[in-house]
Amino acid sequence: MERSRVLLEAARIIRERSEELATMETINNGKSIFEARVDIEISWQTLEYYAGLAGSMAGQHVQLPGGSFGYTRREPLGVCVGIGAWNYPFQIACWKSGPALASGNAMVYKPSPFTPITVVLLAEIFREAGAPPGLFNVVQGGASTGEFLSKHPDVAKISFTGSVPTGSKIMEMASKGIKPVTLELGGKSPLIIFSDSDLENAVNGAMMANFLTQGQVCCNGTRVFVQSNILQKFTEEVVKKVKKIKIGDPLLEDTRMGPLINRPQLEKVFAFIKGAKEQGAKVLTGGEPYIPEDQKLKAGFYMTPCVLGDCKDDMTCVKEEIFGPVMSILPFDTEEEVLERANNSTYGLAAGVFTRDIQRAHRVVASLQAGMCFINNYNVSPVELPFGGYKKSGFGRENGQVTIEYYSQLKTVCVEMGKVESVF
Ligand SMILES: NC(=O)c1ccc[n+]([C@@H]2O[C@H](COP(=O)([O-])OP(=O)(O)OC[C@H]3O[C@@H](n4cnc5c(N)ncnc54)[C@H](O)[C@@H]3O)[C@@H](O)[C@H]2O)c1
Repeated sequence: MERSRVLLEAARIIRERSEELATMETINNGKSIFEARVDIEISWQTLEYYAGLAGSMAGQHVQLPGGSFGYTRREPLGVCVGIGAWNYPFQIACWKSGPALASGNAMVYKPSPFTPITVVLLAEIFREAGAPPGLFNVVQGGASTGEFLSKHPDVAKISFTGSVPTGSKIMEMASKGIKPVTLELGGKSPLIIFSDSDLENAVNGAMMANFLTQGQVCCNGTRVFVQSNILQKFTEEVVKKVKKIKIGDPLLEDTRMGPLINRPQLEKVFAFIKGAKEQGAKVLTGGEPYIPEDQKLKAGFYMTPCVLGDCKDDMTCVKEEIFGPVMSILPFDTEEEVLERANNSTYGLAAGVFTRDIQRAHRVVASLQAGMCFINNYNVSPVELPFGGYKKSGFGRENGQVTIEYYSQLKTVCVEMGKVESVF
């Protein structure tokens, strides 16, 4: 209950300061203030949710023959390290610290060096909320700091959000100390639109699946499979909507797309689009540098959101994670065919299906190789639901009750009520 009170108070402070925190997150990352507000809301909800679970953690009591019994205790792991990506800086820190602190651990958190600011505010908020000094700590730095933390003998667990290559290195380092890891890695998720779906809803779903945070979202549904008989209509509607996305100063109320995180990321995205064209894809809209009229934004890393048509499964833009505002549209004919193609990826973070046929919806998600599946929506992540990947998208989960298991260990106590029956 004591942990719960601290988390609830931290959630209250975040709620009270949400406008200031959202503004800082926009400055930190470049996402629109509109989206940053949602991130902050999800963040305090996460702390409230785990505050609720903190007081209910308990073990089991098991009766054994002869009056003997056993019981289990759920114990903290110790010092947990959180290493975050730059796309959801404050929210990722809350997704990790909420369950870590609720379970009785301390946390050392390293944000991405591209977004160092807001997690420091979170640390201040935890202190103000009554967390003892040293319970939640922020260490700034890049790869070498992350390696130092991952190898440190006093660290009991590492929870990492980032790319597959870094995740693999962290797992290797953790293996030396036999430390558990949670890996929330990249994705190239499929979104399947059947011709019986509500078209407007499906178009909106595809927009939500591709263009939040300038397309820099791990679970984005960037391989949009559309049943052939609605391909033309769907594509026209999507392109119309994408052209209307308001790009510009992320601090303005009506902006829906700010700049990408940095120059190398922008160039990486352009290189993917160039490669896509060379491999035969057609740019249906966007994919160009965008220079806002506002003089002070001229050097910003802006681009117009892009839709690629005439895509084939073996194109690089369809196989690899772009991590920018680029949607690839792929036609399909049958359910069987699309399932095989959707699962033909080394990733397995998320997947979505739009259909009005309820049997088909559940049949399809049952066969999709992805940790987070959406039916008739995309990219909603309520804290009550576990989130995490299959295959190279990682393992372990964030959010939901199950995450407590990833931040604690189980002790079994066996109690003898009779005499020791020695065999010697
Ligand atoms: N599954 C998820 O929940 C989720 C969420 C957001 C982002 N992502 C993924 O993250 C990637 C983009 O983020 P990024 O560019 O920040 O990823 P990244 O792997 O480059 O960096 C992530 C973090 O790891 C640190 N780091 C880098 N090298 C390290 C090393 N050798 N040892 C320890 N730490 C190291 C970085 O400083 C940063 O804090 C994308 O692939 C995206 O899909 C996944």
